[in-house]
Amino acid sequence: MSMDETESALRLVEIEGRGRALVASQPLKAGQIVLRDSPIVVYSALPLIKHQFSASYCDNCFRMIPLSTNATPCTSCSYNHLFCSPNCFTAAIGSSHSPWVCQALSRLRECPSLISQPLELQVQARFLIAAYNLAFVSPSQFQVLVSLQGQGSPSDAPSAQFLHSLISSICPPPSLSLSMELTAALLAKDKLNAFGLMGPFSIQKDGQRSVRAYGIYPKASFFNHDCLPNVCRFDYLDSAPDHNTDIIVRMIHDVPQGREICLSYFPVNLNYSIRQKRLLEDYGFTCDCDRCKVEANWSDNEADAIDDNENEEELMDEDDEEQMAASDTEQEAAGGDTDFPHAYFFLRYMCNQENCWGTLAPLPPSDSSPSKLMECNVCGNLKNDENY
Ligand SMILES: C[S@@+](CC[C@H](N)C(=O)[O-])C[C@H]1O[C@@H](n2cnc3c(N)ncnc32)[C@H](O)[C@@H]1O
Repeated sequence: MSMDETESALRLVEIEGRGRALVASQPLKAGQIVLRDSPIVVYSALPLIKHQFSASYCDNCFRMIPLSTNATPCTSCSYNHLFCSPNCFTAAIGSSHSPWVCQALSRLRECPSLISQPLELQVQARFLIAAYNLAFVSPSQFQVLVSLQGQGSPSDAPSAQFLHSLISSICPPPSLSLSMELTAALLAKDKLNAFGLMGPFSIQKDGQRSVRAYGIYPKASFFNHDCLPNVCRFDYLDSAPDHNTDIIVRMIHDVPQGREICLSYFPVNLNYSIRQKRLLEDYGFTCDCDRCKVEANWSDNEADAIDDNENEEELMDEDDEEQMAASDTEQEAAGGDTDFPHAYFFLRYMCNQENCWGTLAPLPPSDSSPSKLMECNVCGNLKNDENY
């Protein structure tokens, strides 16, 4: 298997017990961009009916639309989906906001049995509309979506059944024969592979960043999880001049050729039992990474002392030789505790901004010299790497 040429840093392989995985096809450097990926589908994370005072986002690219800006409303729906520019509206009509999407969302909004449901189910309905739409606006990308990991499971069957009956009866997609199995499989693929695209970080809101939209990325979907990852991903929803829904994956530290490249599926500060529970319930596997092997032997008190916070976000990977294998002095600075070999990782790569829990990766190296500036993938702060 191979990724295309632009992603020559990574190679797609099959690893027993882990499925498809991405490994370094050459030695990789801290800060190096190893993947830029564009979504095959992006959909809103908001309730179907907007709260009166909620901020406005473009219904195509999800940039914030400032109050002072003249947004472009959709001309064919009574709900007035908004777009940040006439160009974005034109692009959306041929893709994410096709006439069928426009009509289907309007019908779902008029459906009390859905509108009264929790946000999660309403967002799943939005995903299904976006996914079925993909089947006729881009059949090849729909096939890519179908090829991603995820099969329906009995615990998710009731919501799949509810949404399947609703959509089949009030807004059946044109030219696609719907089946309950397809609906359940699509929902499972969304659960395992969707990345949250976040609004800006705010200390005032206890560091919570609200998810503005979800995206499914065909290549980034091959990253497996590690509780101390070696890459983290960045998105620049409001600030990127174009392709603003792309994600960028950068190395946290150097790794040798052949090493598996892993993201963390949530913030690194979560404790062992919470991580294990989430990985089993949401992703269907038992994590036996090096960090979990160490923490499995801790008492509850030790685990709580390391992290008492359950915020959601994103982590990073470790590896014994490099980052853990910092100098003795660095290890001592991190506590010098052999029961806590990943202390160095937290000290160097976890953001120290209050309530942030983001992960730091250096900016891309220039002229092959490493950058001294570390960027947080949650709050966006830049800080000098004190190891220089
Ligand atoms: C986003 S996909 C990653 C790519 C996936 N391995 C594949 O074959 O397409 C997430 C799924 O990968 C598998 N996975 C991810 N990290 C893993 C790990 N550390 N150990 C075992 N399986 C893992 C789980 O099945 C999980 O639900």
